[in-house]
Amino acid sequence: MSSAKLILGSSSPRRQELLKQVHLPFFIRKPNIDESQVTTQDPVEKVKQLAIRKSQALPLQDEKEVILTADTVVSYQQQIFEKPISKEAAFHMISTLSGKTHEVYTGVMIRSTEKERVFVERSEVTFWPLSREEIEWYVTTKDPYDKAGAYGIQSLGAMFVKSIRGDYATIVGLPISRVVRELKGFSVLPV
Ligand SMILES: Cc1cn([C@H]2C[C@H](O)[C@@H](COP(=O)(O)OP(=O)(O)OP(=O)(O)O)O2)c(=O)[nH]c1=O
Repeated sequence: MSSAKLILGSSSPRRQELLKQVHLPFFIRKPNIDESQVTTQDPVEKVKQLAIRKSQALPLQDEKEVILTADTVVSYQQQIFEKPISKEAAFHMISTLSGKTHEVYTGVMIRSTEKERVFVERSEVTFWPLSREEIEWYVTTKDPYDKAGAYGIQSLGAMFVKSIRGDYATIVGLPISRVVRELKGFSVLPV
């Protein structure tokens, strides 16, 4: 029996869904950080540093707590795409990714009073070649704006995806199978 208490340090509804999917009970605490302070252009470093900062923004309240935080970015040819700040930015991101293969990186930090783990998972996504009209229409929907790379593979953006390589959940924002395995080391188990 686990006496550990899992805290998801995230406001992402997708991360909550993925934990529910594997029957991990959790509480939510939302980190408030200034993401612009992490300026590295290396996607692995970026998601690692952001997951760490989100974790550090949430103090551990007792020795039973285990805090889980994550960050996701899209990367294509030395460019990092986070959440688009405008319709134009979303249009630019999807146009750049059209017909090409890009990477999605999710960094994760798990932390208790006793120990911590930080790791990064990577998946590849190939988009079909998209028409200008298709992209113009997509950016008028709500789908792109709260998601790295301006698309949701689990929502409307699914229609752009020709193939993926790696864990689907890494693209959605939390590599859940790896997370389950790592959480065992913190005595957090599915119930
Ligand atoms: C590529 C891709 C990203 N995303 C999402 C996952 C993340 O929620 C989001 C990237 O932003 P993040 O900054 O990683 O996370 P967040 O701001 O949504 O939540 P928090 O910092 O509170 O944990 O993009 C999808 O939902 N589907 C996709 O296909």
